[in-house]
Amino acid sequence: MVVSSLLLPSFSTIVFTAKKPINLTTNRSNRSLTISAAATNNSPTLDSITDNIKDKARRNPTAANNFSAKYVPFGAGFDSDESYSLDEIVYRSKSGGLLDVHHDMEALAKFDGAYWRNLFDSRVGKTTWPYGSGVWSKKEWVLPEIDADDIVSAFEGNSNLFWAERFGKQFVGMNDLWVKHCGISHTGSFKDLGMTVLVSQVNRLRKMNRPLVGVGCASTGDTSAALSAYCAAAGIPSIVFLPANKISTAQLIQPVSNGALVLSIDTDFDGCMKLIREITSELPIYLANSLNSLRIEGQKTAAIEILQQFDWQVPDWVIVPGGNLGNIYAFYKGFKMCKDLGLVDKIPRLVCAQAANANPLYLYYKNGWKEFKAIKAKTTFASAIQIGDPVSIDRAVYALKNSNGIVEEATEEELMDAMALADSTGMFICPHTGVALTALNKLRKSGVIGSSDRVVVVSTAHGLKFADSKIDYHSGSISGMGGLANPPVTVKAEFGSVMDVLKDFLLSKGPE
Ligand SMILES: Cc1ncc(COP(=O)(O)O)c(C=O)c1O
Ligand SMILES: N[C@@H](CCOP(=O)(O)O)C(=O)O
Repeated sequence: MVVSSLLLPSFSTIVFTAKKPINLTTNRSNRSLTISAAATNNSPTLDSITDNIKDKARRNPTAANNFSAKYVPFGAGFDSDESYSLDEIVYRSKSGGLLDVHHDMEALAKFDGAYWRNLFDSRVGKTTWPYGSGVWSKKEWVLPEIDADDIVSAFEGNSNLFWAERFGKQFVGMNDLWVKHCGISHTGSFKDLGMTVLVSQVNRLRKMNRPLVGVGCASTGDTSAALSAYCAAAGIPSIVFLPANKISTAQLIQPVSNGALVLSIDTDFDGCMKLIREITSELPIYLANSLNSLRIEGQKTAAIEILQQFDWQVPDWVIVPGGNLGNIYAFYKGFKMCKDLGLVDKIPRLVCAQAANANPLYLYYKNGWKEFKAIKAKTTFASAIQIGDPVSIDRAVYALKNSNGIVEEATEEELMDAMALADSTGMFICPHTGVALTALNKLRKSGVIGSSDRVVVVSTAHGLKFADSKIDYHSGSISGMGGLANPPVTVKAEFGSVMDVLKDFLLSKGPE
């Protein structure tokens, strides 16, 4: 029997009870895959082994509720004359401005803060589909109407909130410093939080026969990794536009491995962003950058999670590195929803930290929000935020103005030294987190942040993605940098030589 793989029934309905070998031949090659019937003897049927977490969710649907959400122009309320269903393919308002996902807050407010706190707390640490995910544990506040079956999730979120005891005490004179490790995640950055939402919605739209052939993004390396992984998990084609030679090797290999169409384009991120916007308005490719406000809905759950991890106590400050500027607004939105729905009674002050080589928001803030000018971003070790014309500039300004926020910047030397210092206390952070730690250091020195304030620094990507820049730093190969370099010591394979090195080392450390 020859069955085209394209004609296979859906996974959950296949029953492997065949007594003879089954020959599966794809229509793309003549190679065939033979599954031996012997291997299936005495094995459970797929009917019984597909009793998986999704099947369980199907059998136990949650009670119907009246929660809903829609797109409105950014800054307009739920009753705005202009609004769009989340099932429409739309990224901009009629006037060309940004959109925002607006939830029916009245319906959500029928339940008090204690109800939401208990509900969210009850879902942490479980594998119940889809609530085991840190994002989908807040499903009612994210995409209330999506069917659990359409969700594409890697159980993202629930990331570690690390008490940075040694860094705090030793380097910034603080006892209550925390690092939210959003980069310890499925693809190594906070982008997973937004991408699970966006790709789930695409999955739903495709099932509704909306004309979407694939999903595309411009990227400095993290959005592309998340997009390609979630699309690959769902079997949806992905296309990523990357600025040639401007992202790390680890980031480049992620979409390559996940089977995305990877375009390496001779421009910078802003150039790639312009291209993908033009392309997605011409072709049936869904836009996955944070211009698409669905992404913000997932990313905002990191803010809710921070409150949850502090047992619903509100920190004084949250510091977020900023590039395309969707994430700073996502944090604001998460905190604001918790306040508006009575889970907490205030929101933290937000700080957005930029690399001095890519600082259009910082310049805008410094000129008193008078005039925004896009810039040509210069090369920075914080390569994922090398962005000069951020699409979410209006969202960022709104978030900062409404949280009594601050913008800071970090030079290349400052951000790399901050990263090395943090690593020397047991972390392994990315350069962008070095930008945020530099902002903290500056605000501590100026006394704006007090020694007993509770501060959360958002770490946005895994340090392993940026091993190249760490190697450059520690090998002393970056001119004018490397004050904290700790290169490996080459030593002969003999007792005396090893002893000499160790004696020097122990003497340099001295008794405590
Ligand atoms: C590692 C990392 N940190 C920070 C950012 C900044 O986030 P946003 O673009 O939402 O400002 C990005 C992407 O831009 C990133 O990839
Ligand atoms: N750092 C980002 C830049 C694009 O940001 P997005 O949030 O708008 O997708 C990346 O990794 O590509």
